[in-house]
Amino acid sequence: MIRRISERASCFAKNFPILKSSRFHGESLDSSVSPVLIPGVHVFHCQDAVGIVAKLSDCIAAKGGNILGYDVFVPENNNVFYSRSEFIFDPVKWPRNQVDEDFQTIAQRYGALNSVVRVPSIDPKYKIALLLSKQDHCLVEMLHKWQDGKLPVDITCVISNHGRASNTHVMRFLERHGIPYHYVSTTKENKREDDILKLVKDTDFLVLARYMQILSGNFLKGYGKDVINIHHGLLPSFKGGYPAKQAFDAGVKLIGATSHFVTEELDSGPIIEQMVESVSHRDNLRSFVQKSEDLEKKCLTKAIKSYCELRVLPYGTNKTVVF
Ligand SMILES: Nc1nc2c(c(=O)[nH]1)N[C@@H](CN(C=O)c1ccc(C(=O)N[C@@H](CCC(=O)O)C(=O)O)cc1)CN2
Repeated sequence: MIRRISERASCFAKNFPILKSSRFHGESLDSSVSPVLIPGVHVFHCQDAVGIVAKLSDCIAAKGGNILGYDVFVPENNNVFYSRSEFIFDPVKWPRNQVDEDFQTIAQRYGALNSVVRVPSIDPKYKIALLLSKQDHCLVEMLHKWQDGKLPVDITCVISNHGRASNTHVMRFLERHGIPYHYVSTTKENKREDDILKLVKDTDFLVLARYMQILSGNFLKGYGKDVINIHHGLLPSFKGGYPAKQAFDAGVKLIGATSHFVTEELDSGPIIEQMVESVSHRDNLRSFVQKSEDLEKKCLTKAIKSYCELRVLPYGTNKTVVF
């Protein structure tokens, strides 16, 4: 589905400051008039070799594209190459499917482990489902950022193992925006994972916004796509439940929140984003919890935005590259 290029691209430019200065003309796609230049992103991961950057940048330049930003990471003592480029191009000169084909040719030449292109003004937004339990401060933050256009996703549904009264702010917001809320009650014996899998089968990734049920390996395998969690603690410290209390009891001077990919082992997946704040002897458990909650909702939305902007790449067995 191609929505108005000017509308979608200006939204994209808002989320990509580097593109604000791009020469963007909001007229029609007719190239006899001034060409419409739209933003694209490409990420690449392969074994390191000489000349990769030249090949990738030439691929863009050869079709009249203009690179506005380019990040490269080649770790020491590890023969791998990561890059992320932001560019603008004329989709009349360089049709969307040809962009994929041209980068795929280079990916095949280098045996790339990852090569993904995203053109937000053309490609469908990522479809996500949000899972939460009782607390909804993370959900509320995500809904507000989404409403402000700062989270380029389509929220297909919200799933919770807790019911919510229909006259609450969250429920009225969801109803106003046509986002279904599914109350899927769970017990220790029955986590209702098959029901959840049915509800999320058409999503691109899942977000656990304070979902207090541990997902089984079968669920993660059955879903087969990324699941992103927010932990209101500074992992790897204080895994599991009540991390703010764990931190308070430990007398820490820094508290934090961690957004990470969900793996079968609890709170042990590759970390995407962390945020911290100082605490002192003047703090009590209530202020620890409040500060943690403020951090976690910001940490989660930043992690989701980075993920949607193709800034997050798997690195090694349990790390990430975040451009
Ligand atoms: N497979 C995974 N599932 C989940 C992860 C994960 O990393 N891997 N993260 C959690 C979220 N979480 C911390 O961020 C967390 C969730 C649940 C618990 C916990 O002890 N749950 C109890 C039940 C608590 C309740 O019902 O209120 C339990 O399952 O026995 C600790 C940490 C989401 N899932």
